Amino acid sequence: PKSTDDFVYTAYHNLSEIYSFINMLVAENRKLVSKIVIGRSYKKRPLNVLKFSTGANRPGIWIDTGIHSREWVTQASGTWFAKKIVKDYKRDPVLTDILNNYDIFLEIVTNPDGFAFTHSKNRMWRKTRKPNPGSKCVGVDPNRNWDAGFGGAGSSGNPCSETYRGPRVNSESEVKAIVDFVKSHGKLKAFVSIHSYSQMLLYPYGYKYTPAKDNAELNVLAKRTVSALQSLYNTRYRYGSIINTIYQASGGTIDWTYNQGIKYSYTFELRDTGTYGFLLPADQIVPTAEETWLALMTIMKHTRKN
Ligand SMILES: O=C(NO)N[C@H](Cc1ccccc1)C(=O)O
Ligand SMILES: [Zn+2]
Repeated sequence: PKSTDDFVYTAYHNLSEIYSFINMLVAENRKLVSKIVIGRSYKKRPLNVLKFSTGANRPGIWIDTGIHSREWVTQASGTWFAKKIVKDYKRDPVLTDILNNYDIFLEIVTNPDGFAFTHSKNRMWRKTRKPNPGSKCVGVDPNRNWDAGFGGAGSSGNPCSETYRGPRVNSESEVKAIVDFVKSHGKLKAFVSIHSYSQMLLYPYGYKYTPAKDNAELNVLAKRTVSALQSLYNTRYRYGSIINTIYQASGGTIDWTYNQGIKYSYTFELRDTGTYGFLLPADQIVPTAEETWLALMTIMKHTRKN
C-alpha cells in the first residue's frame, strides 16, 4: 500500500508490512506521530514504539500488543488503533481532549522475533526466540520475566515450558526495553498490555491473592469498560484480578507496572473464547479492534479525569 489509507486492516500482516505501516503513519502525520526505538530484540530487530503527542512533558498512557507472538489479532488491532488515533484527533472531542493532555505510546510488535517465527516456522509460537544455554528448547515467556513475584508459583523454571520465566528478571531485551522506558519516562498513568484470547479484562495481581490497594476502583472501572466494549457487538467479557479470574501467574507485566505506581494497569484478553482461539479469522479483526477501542477510550477517559 502507498498510504495508511489503503492499508488492508481486514487482513493479517507480517513483520515487514507492519514496520512499513508504522513508517508510513509517521510520514503522513509528522506533527502528531513519531517513532521511538526503545531497544532491540534478541535478533537485533528494532523495538518500535509509536508516540502520539501534542505537547512537551505530558503524562503518558502505554498500550502494547503482540508480546505473545501467536496472538495475531492483537498486533492487527494495534495497527487499527494507530490509524484510529490519527483519524479521530481533532474530530472526536474526547480523544482530542485526552491527546491535548496526555501522550499515548503504542508498541504494536512487542515480540518481533517471535512474530517473525510465527510467520516462518511455527504459527503457535508464544515466547521470545533467545536460546537457553544447556537446553535444546528456545525462548522465554515475556509475560513471566518481570520483577513482580518473579520465580514464584505460576511460572516454570523449565526452558521447554511455554511459561518459562527465564534465567533471571528482565533477561529478555524485549522486556528490559519496556522496563527502562517506564522508569525513564516516570509519568505513565495507565499501562495496558493486550493479549488474546479468552475475552477477559484483568488487573493485578497475578502472583498473589492479596488484593491490589486500588482493587475497588480497578474493579468498578473494569465493569464500566467491559460494558462499553459489549455495547457495540454484544461481545461479553469477564473481569477481575488475574489470579481470581484466570489463574496464578508470576512475573507478569502489569503486576510490575502496578507496583511501579501505574494505578491503571490492565491486561486484555481479546476474542474469542476458544472457537478459533489464536487462529481468529481475519474478518473478526476490525470488529474486535472497534469494540476494544471503546474499552480503551473508557480507561483513557477515566485516567484523564483522575
Ligand atoms: O497468555 C495469556 N494470554 O494470551 N495470558 C495468560 C494469563 C495471564 C494474563 C495476564 C497476566 C498474567 C497471566 C498467561 O498465561 O500469560
Ligand atoms: Zn498472551
